[in-house]
Amino acid sequence: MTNTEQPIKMEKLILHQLRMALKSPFSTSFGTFREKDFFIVEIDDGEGNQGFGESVAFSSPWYNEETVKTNEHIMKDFLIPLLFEHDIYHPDEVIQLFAPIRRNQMAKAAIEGAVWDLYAKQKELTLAEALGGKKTTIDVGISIGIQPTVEDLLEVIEKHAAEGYKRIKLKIKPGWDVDVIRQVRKPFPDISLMVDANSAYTLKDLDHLKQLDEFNLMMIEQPLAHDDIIQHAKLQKAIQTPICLDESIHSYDDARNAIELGSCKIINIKIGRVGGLTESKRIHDLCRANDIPVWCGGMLEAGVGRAHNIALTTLDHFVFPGDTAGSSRYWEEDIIHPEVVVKNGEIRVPDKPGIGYDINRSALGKYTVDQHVFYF
Ligand SMILES: O=C(O)CCC(=O)C1=CC=C[C@@H](O)[C@@H]1C(=O)O
Ligand SMILES: [Mg+2]
Repeated sequence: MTNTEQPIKMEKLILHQLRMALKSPFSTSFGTFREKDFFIVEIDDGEGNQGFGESVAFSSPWYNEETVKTNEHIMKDFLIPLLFEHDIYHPDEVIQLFAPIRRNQMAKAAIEGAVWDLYAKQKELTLAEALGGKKTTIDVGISIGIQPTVEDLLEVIEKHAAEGYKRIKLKIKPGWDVDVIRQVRKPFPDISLMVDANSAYTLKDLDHLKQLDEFNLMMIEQPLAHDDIIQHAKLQKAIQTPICLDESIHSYDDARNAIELGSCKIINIKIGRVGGLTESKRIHDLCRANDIPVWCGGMLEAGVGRAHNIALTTLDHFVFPGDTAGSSRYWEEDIIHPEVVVKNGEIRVPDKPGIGYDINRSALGKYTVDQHVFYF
């Protein structure tokens, strides 16, 4: 940093708490969600620029230990005061500033994302350019939840394959796995197919999971415990299908350890899970150096989080389609304009500064259930 550089100007931070109804219910081991509560972080520099970030924490701690309420506490009582007390010259400094606060990656990522967006806008760069991404379009896939019947599942796959999504991701769990995938492969022998187990299995299921090797799957995502890399290394040695880690990878160090142990052959990078864009980029670079392909996972984001995912996916080693489907798959009306649109399985990367999408202020207002304003 040259001493003539000025710190990133920040005047006001607004925590917008939103509740948006999901177009289709999202079923997980914790139950079925029909709406999403989350925070949008807005940082205004007082000179006409606003940067936006989105927290991806759910309202219950089923995916990881964070929730909307823990996010509110950690952002208000620790992270925002830290940000106010220090000059930041580049967004890469934010994760270092937040290091004394243990974990709480999604809370950190929401604020760091707003700083990255504001910085890019102040520099008149797209967020993709600010991150070093070069792609002008990105390939995307779609994640399909567990359906009531196999017939329903086949219909949903047919619909989305016809829309041109470059990869289909199916959820599996004991009792809904090998037989279901066998029935899917009959009418769809050649589609790019992967499964996400969300930690539903243990090593005792090794022989059962080996049966998935017959289906030419791109990967099995997170078959074992959400915080494990040792058992995954044993499983990866025993099966052909590449294991992709999601929940197990909370940081660059987790990724380095998983690679060294051979716990996976692919990593799903989620900005919120790893603490922000800077850490996501570090993990991307580590995986590229070790020939471990990466892709960008989804957390049912609204448009701000979706825009951040698009910008990150422009980095060259994001070689597999991610879970960044279009806005209309999730929301009646998104909080950005234009909405994210997928055409033939591709998204055109916006060329406006920052996240590249405008905030739809009337939609933001419509979904806002609470708001907190902080002045630097
Ligand atoms: O955002 C999307 O469309 C993908 C959502 C999705 O597949 C997931 C979100 C959160 C937890 C999981 O259920 C799953 C995942 O692990 O990737
Ligand atoms: Mg996953």
